[in-house]
Amino acid sequence: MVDRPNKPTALATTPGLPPQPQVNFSPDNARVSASLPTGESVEVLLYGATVISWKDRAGGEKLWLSDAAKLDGSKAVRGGIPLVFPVFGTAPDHAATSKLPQHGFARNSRWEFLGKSTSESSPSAGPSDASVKLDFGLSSATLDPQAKTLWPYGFNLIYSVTLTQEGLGTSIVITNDGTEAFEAQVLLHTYLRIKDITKIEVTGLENSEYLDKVDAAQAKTQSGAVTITGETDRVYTPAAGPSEPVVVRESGGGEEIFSVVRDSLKDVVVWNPWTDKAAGIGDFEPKDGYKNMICIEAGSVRGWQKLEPGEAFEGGQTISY
Ligand SMILES: O=P(O)(O)OC[C@H]1O[C@@H](O)[C@H](O)[C@@H](O)[C@@H]1O
Repeated sequence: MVDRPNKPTALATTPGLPPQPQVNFSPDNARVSASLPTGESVEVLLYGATVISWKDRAGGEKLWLSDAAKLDGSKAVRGGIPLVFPVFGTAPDHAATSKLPQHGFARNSRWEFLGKSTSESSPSAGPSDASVKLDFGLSSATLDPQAKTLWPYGFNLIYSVTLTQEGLGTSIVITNDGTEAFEAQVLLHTYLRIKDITKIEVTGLENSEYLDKVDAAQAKTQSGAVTITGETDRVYTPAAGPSEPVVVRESGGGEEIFSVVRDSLKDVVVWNPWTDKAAGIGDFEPKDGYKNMICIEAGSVRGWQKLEPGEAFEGGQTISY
């Protein structure tokens, strides 16, 4: 049954228990938000199941969202965490996905809220162990008919967004519940908010092979930390493997700002549009906003994940700070 609370969940005030996580729907049912008793919060738009806000306990926003982002379901959201499925970019040579728009249909589809699960504060541990998980679903049964004609496979997606005091987890289970095999790519297109792009570096990608999309998709090898000094659009397959964190940190091996640990997602896209590209993206505002964001996108986008009928693939990321 779809759990759609319009008011804070009841346990928030149960006598004898410390305050509990809360889950709320916006009055128009377009978004769901959750918060922990310690103050951390997350907000997800049902359109695209796009995480549009993630705040720490002091109310500090961790994600970059364009001032011109459309949040009314007319366009994929510019910022937050749009979900890319079943194709990364466009794939003119891959017949099954060649008709789909850039980055597929998941970020342009209205998802269903499937429910929440909370790990509640205990009287002994206080609020420190509280967490909340929100689940969203999209399937061939609920997909818009037009998208269905472009990609006519039987599928089921369950996307989970988990808020803890340590960070944010987003994970997806892709199931082939049709009668024909399909091939898909998936990517968590995360726009991380930073103070100054010229004062950060990304570690964890040393010695990794990458495709440089701003240099004719040439294959290159990363030497040292990644610094951003111009338009950057790279698809890394980290040599260290998914469980080794990719870290955004202060330049020169300084303090960690974000750490991204992946689960079964072998690739990482690093994207920053810099000046000219940002100027040409209509919904990218302010135009110098590229200084305050870096996309670290965990995914499986080089090659294809093939799923036979009945098979499932699960992948995700945990971002901590
Ligand atoms: O403008 P979009 O469709 O949201 O894509 C933004 C960027 O997304 C990145 O994942 C791609 O590597 C870039 O090539 C692309 O420009």
